[in-house]
Amino acid sequence: MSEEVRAMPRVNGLAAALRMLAPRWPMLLLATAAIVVFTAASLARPLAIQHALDEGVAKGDRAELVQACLAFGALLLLVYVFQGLSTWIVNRVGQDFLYDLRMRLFEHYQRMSLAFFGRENAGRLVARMTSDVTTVNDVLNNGFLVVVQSLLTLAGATVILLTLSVRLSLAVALILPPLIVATAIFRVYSNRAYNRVRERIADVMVHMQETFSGLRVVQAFAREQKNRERFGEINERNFEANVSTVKLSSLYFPFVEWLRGAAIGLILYFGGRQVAGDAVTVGTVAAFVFYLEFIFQPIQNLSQVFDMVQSANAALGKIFGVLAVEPDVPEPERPARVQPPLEGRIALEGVTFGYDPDRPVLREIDLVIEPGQHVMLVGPTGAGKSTLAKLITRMYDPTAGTVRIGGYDLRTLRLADLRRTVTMVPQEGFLFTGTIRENILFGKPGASDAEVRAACERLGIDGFIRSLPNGYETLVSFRGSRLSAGEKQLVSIARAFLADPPVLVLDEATSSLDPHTEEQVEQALRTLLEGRTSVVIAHRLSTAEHADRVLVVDGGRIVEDGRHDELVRRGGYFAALYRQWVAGRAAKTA
Ligand SMILES: Nc1ncnc2c1ncn2[C@@H]1O[C@H](COP(=O)(O)OP(=O)(O)OP(=O)(O)O)[C@@H](O)[C@H]1O
Repeated sequence: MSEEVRAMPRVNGLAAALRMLAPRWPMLLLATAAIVVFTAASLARPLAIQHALDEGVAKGDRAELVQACLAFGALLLLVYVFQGLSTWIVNRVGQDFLYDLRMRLFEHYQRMSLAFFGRENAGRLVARMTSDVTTVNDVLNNGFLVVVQSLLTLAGATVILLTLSVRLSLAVALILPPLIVATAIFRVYSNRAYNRVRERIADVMVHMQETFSGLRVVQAFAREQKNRERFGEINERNFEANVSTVKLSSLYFPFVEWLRGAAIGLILYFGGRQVAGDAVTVGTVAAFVFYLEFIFQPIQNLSQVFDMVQSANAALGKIFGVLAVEPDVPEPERPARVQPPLEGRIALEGVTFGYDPDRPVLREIDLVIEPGQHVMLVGPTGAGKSTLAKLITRMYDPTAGTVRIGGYDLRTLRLADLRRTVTMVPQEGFLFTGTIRENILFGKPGASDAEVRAACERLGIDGFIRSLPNGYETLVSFRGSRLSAGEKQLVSIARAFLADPPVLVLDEATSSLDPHTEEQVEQALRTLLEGRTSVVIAHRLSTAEHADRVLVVDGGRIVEDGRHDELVRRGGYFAALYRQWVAGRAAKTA
């Protein structure tokens, strides 16, 4: 199967979440007990009203009235305290769960290989952390509480109503079928409508983002009008999706209100007749009116939670699906016992590799690079140079064959041991938000300030760093946007130098620098490479002259291998490339 279409594993999200929540059962039990107390207190309130009306008001007994009012006040207090307590516990458990989930996702992402990030859309991976977690958050905050409370309320209210008056209860039961049917229909349609709204909003965002990032092209080709028309269509679909939800709401909610009114009418009519016949009291009729709320609200709440649980189940399925993806470059089960750093000898034995295993990018490569050797990789674009570098740094494992460093198959080395031995310096000096010193320390977190300074002095970049506004403490924002490309390279060279690995793999920068910075970068690179095995993906041939060995990669094979001058004499691909480069250089200086 090709890498791009590999699907995420399917996981039952709710079951996985329940397994994660299982150790927190004592807290959830406590929350359930609190919900039982406040729901019972809540259900008892209309009984206090009934008592106040029948025993206090109707009989003119002040003491009974005061007693009933005090009881009512006590019930209110109970509801207040225990509702607060249960809300706090449930939310606390929910937030703990979400915290763990985010940490697990983040740690998992960090363990994943480049292959994973190559085939997965970054936006989707971030969505697992953000919108999916938020969906789960909603259900955790409200779902559990609402389900337990609604079920208890419905059951409690039914028992109380039947005890108070079976005949009046039957009158209330008349409105249940239309309420349940209307709610079920509303949920089905509103679910669809809200899904459409979410999709349409996503379309609006995608179009806006595309327009903003491509604004220069839009303006250069004067496509504003056309673009506006396209946005107009997308916006209209968004509008229609929203309007359809409004239509549904304007049908459903007034209907429920009408049903509520009809139910009160029925209670008054049948209740009133029974009061006249002395079968029930005025207080009972009033209590029935109050209890209506205890029937209507839970039915509506439960239907809403049912939707939320469904969405959360889908979100959890996606989250646990990502978590179930095994890393492509796993840690070895029984790692080789080594003392890093290893000897800088690289050996590839019959290495074949394809991002899609059916379409090899590198074919049967045999290669030995001796410790301390400086090797340059050259070749046409798409030849497989970067891929070769990625296999040496174990960003990917070969489809067939073995890559060794210091005699060890990379798959048998603990990743931490391997990273102490091989460091990759990418094309673009990547800086994290923080100070220059922190960015350099990334190479060796425990290093002292003096070590950092000494490393920069050796590389000849101490002067440049001290000339920055705050020297080593100068803040750089994400990706080092305040520094030039060359300056970022200097910082990333210092980072690699401090890490001090025996093997360096370097993707030479393609961006052209001003002559002074270029000289500084070249000087720093020479110092960095000294005494280490190095594999440099060359984009400029000026550095090739300093290499011990040049490898020409073409069509996934090494087609030329030798010293710079040998290859020039041999008259193959490299010689032609070199002649072209010399002629270009001569033309520039002429
Ligand atoms: N992540 C990836 N997924 C699928 N195919 C890839 C991936 N990266 C590279 N390729 C393909 O592998 C082949 C070799 O690419 P590679 O980047 O190794 O070439 P290169 O010699 O380094 O080229 P360049 O000089 O342009 O960087 C190309 O055909 C490329 O399209």
